Amino acid sequence: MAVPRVLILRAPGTNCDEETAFAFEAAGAVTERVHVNRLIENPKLAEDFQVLCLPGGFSYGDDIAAGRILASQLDRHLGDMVRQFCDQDRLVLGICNGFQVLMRLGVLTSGVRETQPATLTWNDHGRFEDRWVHLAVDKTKTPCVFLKGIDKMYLPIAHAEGKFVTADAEALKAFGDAGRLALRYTAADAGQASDEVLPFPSNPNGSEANVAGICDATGRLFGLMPHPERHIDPTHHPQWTRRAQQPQWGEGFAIFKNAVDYFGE
Ligand SMILES: NC(=O)CC[C@H](N)C(=O)O
Repeated sequence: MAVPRVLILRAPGTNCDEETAFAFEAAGAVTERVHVNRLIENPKLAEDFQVLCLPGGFSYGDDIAAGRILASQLDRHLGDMVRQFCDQDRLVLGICNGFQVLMRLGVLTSGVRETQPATLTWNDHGRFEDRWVHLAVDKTKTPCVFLKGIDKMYLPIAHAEGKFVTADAEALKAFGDAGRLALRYTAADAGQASDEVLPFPSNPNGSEANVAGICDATGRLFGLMPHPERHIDPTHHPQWTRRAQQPQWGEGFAIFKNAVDYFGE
């Protein structure tokens, strides 16, 4: 099986790059954490990689809006590199702040309309929310490579600007019809994605259609607000000491394994 090489992009304020590298390596990938300035000096560095991952954190201190400055850096200096990952048969994953960057870049929302159809904005309650949430995959129709075979997950969130909003109902429907609203917040153990907005705390930020993560039309580009790299070991689970038996992996692991397996198919 081909072993994919994962470029984990760092910027000032990134704080989840080591955990994300650990998760990909546990799943069988080779990783390198590369600072955005190194790539700007030499964009050819990216040619060796099959997966681009933007990890979580507070890139550039969330100034202007979370992910805005790193997205501008990528757009202004590394547009060709981003396009290569998006257009070729490679994968792109954005986790939390990385998801925010991908949304600002517009790569996850392309194909819906000319003007920006969706964004991530401040949580409804206006505060940083740091806790575990229940999630369900919109299984019937999503093309998302990263969510293959996953029904539901229990993962931590830690964000202030995670509310998914669309320009209008038509845009929301276009994403939904294509299965691009791939990952949703649910009530405890509901196990099923629902479009009807759930109240807090099931939906932690007020996202339309309870959206926690979306993918592009091909399913190769995916962004999510929860942190799968923070649930790799079963002992990451808040109740692990009360379980009679431990599973082999935490519930976020399958996302990284799916990315690695994609290159073995
Ligand atoms: N954990 C993260 O990546 C946080 C993202 C961003 N800094 C926010 O608060 O919304």
